[in-house]
Amino acid sequence: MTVDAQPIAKLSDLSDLGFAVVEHSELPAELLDLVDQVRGLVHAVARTQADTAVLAGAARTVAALTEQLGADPRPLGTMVHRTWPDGHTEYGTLSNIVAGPANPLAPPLELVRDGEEVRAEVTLNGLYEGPPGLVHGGWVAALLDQALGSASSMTGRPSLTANLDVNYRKPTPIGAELTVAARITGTERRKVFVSAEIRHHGVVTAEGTAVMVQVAVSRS
Ligand SMILES: CCCCC/C=C\C/C=C\C/C=C\C/C=C\CCCC(=O)SCCNC(=O)CCNC(=O)[C@H](O)C(C)(C)COP(=O)(O)OP(=O)(O)OC[C@H]1O[C@@H](n2cnc3c(N)ncnc32)[C@H](O)[C@@H]1OP(=O)(O)O
Repeated sequence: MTVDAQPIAKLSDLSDLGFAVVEHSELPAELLDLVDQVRGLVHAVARTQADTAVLAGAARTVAALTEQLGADPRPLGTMVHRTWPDGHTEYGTLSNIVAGPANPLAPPLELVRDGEEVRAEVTLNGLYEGPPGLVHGGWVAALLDQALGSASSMTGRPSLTANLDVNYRKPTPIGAELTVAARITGTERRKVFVSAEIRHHGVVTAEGTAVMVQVAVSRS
């Protein structure tokens, strides 16, 4: 492992760079509850066998809610800034598809630092199904990518995935607790090398490595 001087500045205040930023602690509990309820709704829709009258009524109700909730949207690219109990802070995208706290399509994934690693426990419901009873391979890669990106952000500098390599070792089950963990394995100039795996009952179902490249942040 080599560690060279980094030309990319550490992330400071993204609002100074023109990003819309919301504090995680200021997200209303009602929003987080709504996100969770909509997650349940989407799962129910994907599996419903209700009769046509119920389906038609539900569609009208949802259309009315969509109009109400869509009236004053936050700008695309809104960031959420979070301060963890150990004092470290991080930015993420509020509607990130894999871990955004305001995105009902994201599984309830909270990657927390644990020493030199980031780690999360997550159970994916049937919305993430690929083969019967198994997590879709694209979502396995997405979970790994998110964890790898989160590990890379421990440098304090923003980075993007340049290369992602995934090995699917065992089927990853739906409806079962999974552990996702990632860490930095090396840095070289702007490159951050990271590795991650998903475990079920301690058995690795998938593992990934990535080259993340640190980038200068600007809002254009
Ligand atoms: C730009 C806006 C950024 C905004 C970020 C703002 C805030 C961030 C805050 C919070 C985010 C926190 C967490 C996010 C968590 C998870 C997100 C999941 C991750 C993603 O979802 S992310 C989206 C998918 N991702 C992309 O959308 C990237 C598209 N792509 C590019 O934007 C460029 O391609 C880039 C930037 C990657 C490189 O471009 P570049 O011009 O900056 O760098 P350049 O080419 O000079 O390479 C420099 C060194 O990297 C080596 N290198 C380059 N490419 C390589 C490859 N493929 N494999 C191996 N090594 C590679 C070279 O060989 C050289 O190495 P060497 O130093 O040895 O010469």
